[in-house]
Amino acid sequence: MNENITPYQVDDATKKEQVATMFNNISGTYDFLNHFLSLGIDVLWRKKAIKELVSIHPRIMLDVATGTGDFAFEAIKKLQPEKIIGVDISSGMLEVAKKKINQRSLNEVFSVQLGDSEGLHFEDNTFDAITVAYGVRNFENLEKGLSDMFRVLKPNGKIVVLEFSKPKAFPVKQLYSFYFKQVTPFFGKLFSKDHRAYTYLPESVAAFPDGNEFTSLMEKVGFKGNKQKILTFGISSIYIGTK
Ligand SMILES: C[S@@+](CC[C@H](N)C(=O)[O-])C[C@H]1O[C@@H](n2cnc3c(N)ncnc32)[C@H](O)[C@@H]1O
Repeated sequence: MNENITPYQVDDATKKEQVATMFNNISGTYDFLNHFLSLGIDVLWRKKAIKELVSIHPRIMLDVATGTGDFAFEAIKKLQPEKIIGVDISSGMLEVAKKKINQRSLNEVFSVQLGDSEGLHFEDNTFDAITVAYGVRNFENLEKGLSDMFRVLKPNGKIVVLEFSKPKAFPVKQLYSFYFKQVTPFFGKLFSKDHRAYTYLPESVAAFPDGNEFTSLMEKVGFKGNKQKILTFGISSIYIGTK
């Protein structure tokens, strides 16, 4: 089960506490390792996912699990919303996001705050669009997280989730497995301050209910017209739904 896969496998802290600690530990090297380990493809995946929102011209947006803000920055560039709020449980990741917001003079448009996807501090029906990139896999309670995002989305609003998925076809499946289980943890350990973070990564992807399982969960909490779009042989997927 997804919620049983935790970064440090200790009993005295919840998955949420462990995930927040892990991202606090790796916040300084997160952006570098993201681009390095994905060979820069993560930038293209983010662009493709944000494009899904072009047709609805969202004005007020929420970026859940915003981390260092890269998904929100892409949304600002492509969609020019009036306002985008980023929430995350890791203060360390948000500190990096704040620096980037200042450097890009985007304080008027983009603000970040500590917040948990499973108990968002917003009124019902607040946002035109909600985005989450590589966040849902880390939620302690995935259904609760999806359901609270559904609550704060406006009727007819759209959610776009970008997440790793599991390639199924030979030889991508085998190559990916080797890269993700051997290469990623090696460089992760070398460059980040947390030796578990990049071992937890493949474990959490393996345990995550991707594909139809995920769209079924979206449907269960109320999202309509749910679709999966597969990226790069299924290494990542975009999930889209409306309220
Ligand atoms: C892999 S990072 C993704 C960051 C960013 N969205 C990106 O695309 O680079 C995952 C983020 O999810 C956050 N996170 C995990 N569980 C969360 C929750 N329940 N509520 C809010 N953020 C959460 C973590 O703190 C971390 O910053």
